[in-house]
Amino acid sequence: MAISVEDTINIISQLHLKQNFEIIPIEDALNRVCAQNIYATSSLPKFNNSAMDGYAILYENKDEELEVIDTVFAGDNNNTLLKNNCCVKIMTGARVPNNTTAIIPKEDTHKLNDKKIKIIKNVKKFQHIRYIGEDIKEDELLIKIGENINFSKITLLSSQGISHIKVYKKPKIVVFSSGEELKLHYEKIQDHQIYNSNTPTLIARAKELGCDVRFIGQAKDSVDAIKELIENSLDADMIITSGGVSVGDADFTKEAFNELEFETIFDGIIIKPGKPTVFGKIGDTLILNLPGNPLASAMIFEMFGKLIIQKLLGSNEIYPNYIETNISQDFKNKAGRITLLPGFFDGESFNVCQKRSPGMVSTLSNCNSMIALNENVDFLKENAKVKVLPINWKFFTEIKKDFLTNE
Ligand SMILES: Nc1nc2c(c(=O)[nH]1)N[C@H]1C(S)=C(S)[C@@H](COP(=O)(O)OP(=O)(O)OC[C@H]3O[C@@H](n4cnc5c(N)ncnc54)[C@H](O)[C@@H]3O)O[C@H]1N2
Ligand code: MOO
Repeated sequence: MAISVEDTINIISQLHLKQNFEIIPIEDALNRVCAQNIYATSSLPKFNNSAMDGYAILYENKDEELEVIDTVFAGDNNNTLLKNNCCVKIMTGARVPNNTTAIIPKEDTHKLNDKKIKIIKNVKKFQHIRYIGEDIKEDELLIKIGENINFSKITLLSSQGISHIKVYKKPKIVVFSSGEELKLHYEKIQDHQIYNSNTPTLIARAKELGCDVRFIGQAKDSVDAIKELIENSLDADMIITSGGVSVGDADFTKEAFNELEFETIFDGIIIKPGKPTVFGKIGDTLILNLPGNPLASAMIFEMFGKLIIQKLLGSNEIYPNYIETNISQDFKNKAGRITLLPGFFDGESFNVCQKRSPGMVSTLSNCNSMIALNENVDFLKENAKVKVLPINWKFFTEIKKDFLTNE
């Protein structure tokens, strides 16, 4: 029996999955999920240092003529201390003499002779000193188990001299479709046949999301042919199929799975499109049977398949997040089931895509997000509030926009 969207999300979020790990160099860790808590090995800055090229002084000497007694460069291991009415010439990043109470930028001084300077601007106590630990404190938690390693985590790791980390293994995913009418894009087709666009789509998306994806061809519409593909894939963490889940005479996918001790987790989701989605497992391999209709399969994958993958990746971010905005036009909806609507969020409002029948293939290439309307919504007035679920974000546009915040 079909279950609610709420139950679907709860079931997925509560899946207990075996999580294997490996230790890899940080250069290879981009887009992987961290499998250990990582703590700072040392404070940053490691020592008080100068934020400017200039002079280290004692604040109380700011109005005096100062004698330059030493020069310190970044990387010098210098222990000079400041004396009364003296200063030390210092470069950005260099360790400041221990008793320094202000740094004076070079341009705020006047050179009296080779050995003497005078400060010509106001000075604030402790200005331009970068203090030990103000960025990172030794032993501070830097990266938590379940966090994604992106470029900014690479910053943290490399700044700490951490060369290797423990990450979860990439989930192994197998994708195939069934349907006698389908041929793969590199095959010749006849007039009564169509190209299988779901398999390459799902392979691409699962790869984008950080999975190790295997292509094993395509099943003919016979129980035995589908069984062969399934049996060949039971070492994977998840098998994703599309098509053959409905009630048609040639829908053998369900039958094939059932002959292989398929345990149903749910059979149908009360949602539009994509109701005939089946989820289950054979042993430890999860099985997601998506509907054949291309848009339905892609949207269900975006809504729920992605959550399953977040779980398989070991991520601690497993719930959909949204951006609130307004709908750009009045919108009429057939109430009854939660409805997924693909569209385009242009940064100011959400525009529902007009071409969006479940069987279409072109829709998502013109979309960057979707909204989910509750089952009782039959009308949304222009400017009504909506919650946008991003599909794929690099948030750029073809039109140059003014992105500056004023006031
Ligand atoms: N009598 C009923 N008929 C249908 C129902 C229903 O409830 N009662 N549900 C409809 C809905 S909704 C959907 S969704 C589809 C689901 O059908 P299947 O998952 O069994 O998919 P197929 O019948 O195999 O194919 C549907 C459609 O999609 C095309 N397709 C399939 N696989 C691919 C692929 N890999 N790449 C591109 N296109 C694909 C296929 O040619 C069909 O046009 O059932 C409805 N019918
Ligand atoms: O629900 Mo079907 O999944 O509309 O195309």
